[in-house]
Amino acid sequence: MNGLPDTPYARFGFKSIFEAHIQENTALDELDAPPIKIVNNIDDDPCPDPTFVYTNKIIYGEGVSPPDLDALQGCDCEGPCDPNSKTCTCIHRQKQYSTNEVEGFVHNDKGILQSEVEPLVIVECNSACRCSIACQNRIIQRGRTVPITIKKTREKGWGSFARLSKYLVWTFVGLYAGELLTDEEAEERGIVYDKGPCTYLFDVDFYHIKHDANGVLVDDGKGHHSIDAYHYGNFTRFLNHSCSPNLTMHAAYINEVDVQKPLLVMYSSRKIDAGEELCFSYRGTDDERDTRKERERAGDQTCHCGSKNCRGYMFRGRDADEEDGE
Ligand SMILES: C[S@@+](CC[C@H](N)C(=O)[O-])C[C@H]1O[C@@H](n2cnc3c(N)ncnc32)[C@H](O)[C@@H]1O
Repeated sequence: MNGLPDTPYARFGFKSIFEAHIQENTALDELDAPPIKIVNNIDDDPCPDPTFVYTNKIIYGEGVSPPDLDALQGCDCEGPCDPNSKTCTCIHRQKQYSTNEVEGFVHNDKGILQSEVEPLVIVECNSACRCSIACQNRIIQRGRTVPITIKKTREKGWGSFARLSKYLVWTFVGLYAGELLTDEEAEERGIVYDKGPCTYLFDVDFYHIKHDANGVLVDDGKGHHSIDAYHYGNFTRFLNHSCSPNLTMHAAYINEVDVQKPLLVMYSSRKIDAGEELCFSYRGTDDERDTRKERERAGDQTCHCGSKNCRGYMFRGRDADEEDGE
């Protein structure tokens, strides 16, 4: 038994137990999801370090209040909401954030995004609405549907990969789950993580949070949050950076009325073939440099994304951006 003690991990194998842990913790919130598989063709690690709890949930950190469900406004639509409805309050809330390209809901009746605006703000029907889970405006909350393999890479640690089928463009892939932290707590944790090889901290830092509807900066630097997927998280914590990404991160509101606390949701930004690694840009897109990005680390980190237009680094500290005038 490889010299390992006679524990369930040794008897059944770390990999199977880790896969079972994932299945057990997600069975109720992604009913249509194919099981997550773990593969390592690189070295002897049976699975990623299992010292984190696999979950699709948001855990509210110290000083961060959970959603105020009493403040939620629900729609009164009978049956599934009609995207052409003139009275659905969820359509009105979505309209606040929509460009002219999107009428009604951002997902079409196949659950695919109707717009490539980046980053998008998505407002789904919530627990105060009368419509059922089958409503066209409840895609994210139905959970992952795409097959995922968590696989060891040669130069970037573990990564998440598309499995079996082709992914359509603009499809919901997953929610960046983890602990929702105050800015102060995230700063403290960031100092510790910067000393290690990896960080799982992401700033909740979108353009619509900092600007009003006319594009005027209204940010007072207070009340910002970060998501930390170090202790709690799902397969999205293994999404590596690419300079030619196939995923985009958008902001979504379901049972949350506080604009500072959207969910971070991952969508495909192009067609993705079976076996492709799923990646997004930690730097954000080129034309939204002042919006969200992975919490800046103390210095540059060499990028091994391998794409033709790789910039050579993943993210840089504020000083480097200022030097570039970015
Ligand atoms: C959010 S984690 C991604 C999952 C990580 N690979 C793991 O094994 O847990 C971010 C870390 O992954 C590594 N990473 C992600 N993208 C990379 C890239 N393009 N080149 C090199 N390392 C990368 C870096 O160590 C980075 O701090």
